Amino acid sequence: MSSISEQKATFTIKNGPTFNGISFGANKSIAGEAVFTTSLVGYPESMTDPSYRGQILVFTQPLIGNYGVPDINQKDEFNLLKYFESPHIHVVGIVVAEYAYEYSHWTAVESLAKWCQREGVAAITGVDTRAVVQYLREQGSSLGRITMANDDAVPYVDPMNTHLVKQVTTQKPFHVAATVKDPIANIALIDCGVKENIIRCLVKRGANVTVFPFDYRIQDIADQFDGIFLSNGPGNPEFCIDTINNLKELMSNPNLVNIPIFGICLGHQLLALASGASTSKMVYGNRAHNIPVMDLTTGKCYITSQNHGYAVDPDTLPKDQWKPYFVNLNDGSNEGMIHLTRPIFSTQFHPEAKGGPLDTDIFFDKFFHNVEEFKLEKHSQSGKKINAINKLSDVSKQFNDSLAKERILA
Ligand SMILES: NC(=O)CC[C@H](N)C(=O)O
Repeated sequence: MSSISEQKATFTIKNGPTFNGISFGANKSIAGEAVFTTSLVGYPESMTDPSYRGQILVFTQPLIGNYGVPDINQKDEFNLLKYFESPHIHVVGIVVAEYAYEYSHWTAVESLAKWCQREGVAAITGVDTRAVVQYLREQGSSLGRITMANDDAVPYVDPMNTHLVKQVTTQKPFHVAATVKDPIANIALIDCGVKENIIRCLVKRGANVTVFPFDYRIQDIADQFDGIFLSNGPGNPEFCIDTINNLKELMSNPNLVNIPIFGICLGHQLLALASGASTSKMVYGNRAHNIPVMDLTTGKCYITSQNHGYAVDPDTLPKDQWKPYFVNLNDGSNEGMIHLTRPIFSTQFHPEAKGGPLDTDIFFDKFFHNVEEFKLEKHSQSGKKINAINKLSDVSKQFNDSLAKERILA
């Protein structure tokens, strides 16, 4: 259990109200973009999701911290972090109504307060988060800061003016190997700030995953792979101009027209920009674990996990090639796109969840269905035995063997 000294702090929204509270995290003033999530659980996952880089996260769930924080050193059978979405906290601060000073859970090894202090993340409790959300819903996502009583206020900063993906992408490629004897596919993943559970959703289906930095010229090596995955990530998608240009080249290469591509969240936005569509900032975004979306091709509805501040404008999708795939049933915003003839699709929501409902995990299966079809087609063209096309070429194997086995941080 944690014992902390009570230090007064304030949470202020730029050109807006100030809320008084008590600090329970790092003893330092911070500034960032204030956003809110209505998720009820999953603070360790959300806080380590690189998509939240530079943001001050306001939890509407009133009691936060009651199940503590698990052990960062615990890995799963794929060498992925068992309980976190990346090795460090990416939010700059958190705002809660009531911090639970007592925690209890079988996986907990420390308190939320200790974790925030260790990671240099500000945290404030005693804030009327209902009032904060009412304000942010009217004014839209706003700049904010948490100021410690014994520290100077820091200037407001807008993280959305920064190339945040550069800060969170792996610095060099790394490889996560499938644990099955005969891996079913080799997937190239473009890392714009990938969550561990996305990699897990790919390797647990039996695929080898090679993870590349966001600006890696994937078009030059795509023919070595059976599918391309575009990850989630922080900030304004328009900053990722290198990724967008690489995708443009990839999709216009006549030899790669059938390669399956799947993008999630920022990956969806980058695919849209590479296809000639546009994105824009939403008023306050969607951050929740219970957002209803409808599949426009089947009429089926799903409850989804989301965390984004930008959205694709579906009217700008080139209609001769793409159509909107899903729509948000709360606000009508775009939730995905699908190519009319190629095995390419993307979702604005997070099918890997963590936290959140698992309803849309099936879209990873859809991706692997596309991968399987692609391999069968390659097989029929090459005349090779089907299990021979699952094998990596010696060059690819050597390449993978030479890589690190986990992300390389900046
Ligand atoms: N989770 C994500 O990938 C977020 C995408 C993008 N940074 C946004 O806020 O819209």
